[in-house]
Amino acid sequence: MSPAKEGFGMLMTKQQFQDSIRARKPMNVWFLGEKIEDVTTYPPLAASFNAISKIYELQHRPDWQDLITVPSHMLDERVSIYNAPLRSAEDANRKTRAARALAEVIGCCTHRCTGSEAFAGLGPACYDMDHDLGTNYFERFMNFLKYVQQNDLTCTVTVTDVKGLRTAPPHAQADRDSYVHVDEVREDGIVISGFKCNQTGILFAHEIVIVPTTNMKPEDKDFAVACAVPADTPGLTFVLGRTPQDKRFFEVEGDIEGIDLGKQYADHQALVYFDHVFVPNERVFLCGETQYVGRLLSYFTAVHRLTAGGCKAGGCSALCGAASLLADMVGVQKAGHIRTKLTEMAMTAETVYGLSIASGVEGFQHPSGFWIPNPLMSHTCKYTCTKIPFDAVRYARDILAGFGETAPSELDMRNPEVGELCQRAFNPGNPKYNAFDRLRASRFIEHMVRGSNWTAMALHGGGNQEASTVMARMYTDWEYLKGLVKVATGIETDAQKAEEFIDTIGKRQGRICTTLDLPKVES
Ligand SMILES: Cc1cc2nc3c(=O)[nH]c(=O)nc-3n(C[C@H](O)[C@H](O)[C@H](O)COP(=O)(O)OP(=O)(O)OC[C@H]3O[C@@H](n4cnc5c(N)ncnc54)[C@H](O)[C@@H]3O)c2cc1C
Repeated sequence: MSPAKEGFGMLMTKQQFQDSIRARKPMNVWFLGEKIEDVTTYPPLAASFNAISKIYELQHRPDWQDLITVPSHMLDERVSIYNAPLRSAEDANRKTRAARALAEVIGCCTHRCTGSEAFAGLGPACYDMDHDLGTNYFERFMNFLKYVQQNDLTCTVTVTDVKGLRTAPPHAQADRDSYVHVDEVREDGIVISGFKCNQTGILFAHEIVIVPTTNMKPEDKDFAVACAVPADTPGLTFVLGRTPQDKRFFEVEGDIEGIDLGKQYADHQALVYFDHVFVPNERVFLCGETQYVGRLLSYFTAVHRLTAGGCKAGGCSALCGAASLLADMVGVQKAGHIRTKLTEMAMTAETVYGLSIASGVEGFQHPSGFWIPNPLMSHTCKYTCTKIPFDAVRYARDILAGFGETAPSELDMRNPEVGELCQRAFNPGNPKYNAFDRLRASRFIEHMVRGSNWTAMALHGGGNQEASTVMARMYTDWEYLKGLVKVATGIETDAQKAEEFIDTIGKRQGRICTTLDLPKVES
């Protein structure tokens, strides 16, 4: 991977990014029973390629530069925020604002975010292992990160294993490939195999960063592995996941302006199989240290679930905008219940945005220099993202109305025989807009709520409701909560203890999170 970057510092332009993707080795990618020869020209992937290309384009615009690029703390250059560790509350807040702003432009995953969250988990976890075990993972990891920054690469995090029977741990699965695992440890590296699923943006990534999906016991040693492999490494098979509207891309033959697609940007998810893939030692960041997997996941999810609030806020803003536009078109914008619904949609965006910002502000600095968001707040943020955007979706569909949900296709609207009929029927009656405007806004909502994986992302991406709840339960200081009431009601009979407790409340500054220190390592 050596994109020509002369004249652009470390940051690739859109063209350089696209060239770098075209320059990858041939990959084994499948969809609808056929092998995809070129992912960059394949119609169902066009909107996804466009989305990530847009991010590379925006990083060169002066008005975006301070939002999505930062000075590297390792190199004397600006780098993408997605390749720079969070080192302060300000960095964390920038990530939230960038996630929201980019979601307002593209209305889908940025494709670059998850890699940065893998880095957010790996940096401190590698540091902890070196500190406790005398390994040299942190230096390896930082060298890899430097390489990523120097080449302005896109990395995706590959967390979710297919998992098989949920009640059985990795080592007890009938199919060992249900979790990615180490087949062989060699002097110069390791060999890994197994499945990962739901991988967003992976087909346009330069690097795949693999981390375990769940906490592990010593018997799961072979499954405790974190490492990075180039996406075009031999031995990888990808199968693109379906979306309800994927066949529409063939109708418009890759014309991503096609009205029936709803918008020009989308993301994709794929299943990936690693078949005895060799990973050299310098790219291995955890191998067998099962007791550090939980800690790695704690650091990772604290940042990943902060981002969810930023990008869901952006999506909700866009959805609210589309519903508002449609209300204007058909003349119901002043109806009391419509205004209430639209306002609630706007407040939904602010709620998840606010939680995301707050978890960055109330974070803490890890000794490695990485900034860890307040975990209780960031899990609360993701939990909220699994719920309230669905009210926004319901309101948008309410305002979209039945004819919006069942609108004719663009092809029928333009057909010489029935086009005029369809256009008359779909005309909103407002002289400022025509039937095609209404179709565009309607398809936008359709794309967000049932054409793409946007709602699936809100529900599952970054962990489902229960995953966030489990972590939030872990980080809630239950003894502290009970102590408040013991002191307030006199159940605590020792007056001195009660006064001391009141002083601890002042020190906590309103937090109920158990920890400003590090998650405990299981012995
Ligand atoms: C659109 C989309 C994009 C995504 N992008 C990515 C990505 O880029 N990278 C990535 O790595 N992953 C990605 N994911 C995966 C996502 O992180 C997972 O879907 C999520 O973590 C939940 O895992 P799961 O889907 O396997 O569900 P499961 O963990 O199997 O959960 C299914 C249900 O069973 C329950 N359950 C599971 N196990 C138990 C148990 N032992 N006891 C009781 N209840 C249980 C859960 O609470 C849940 O209700 C994406 C997912 C989606 C839908």
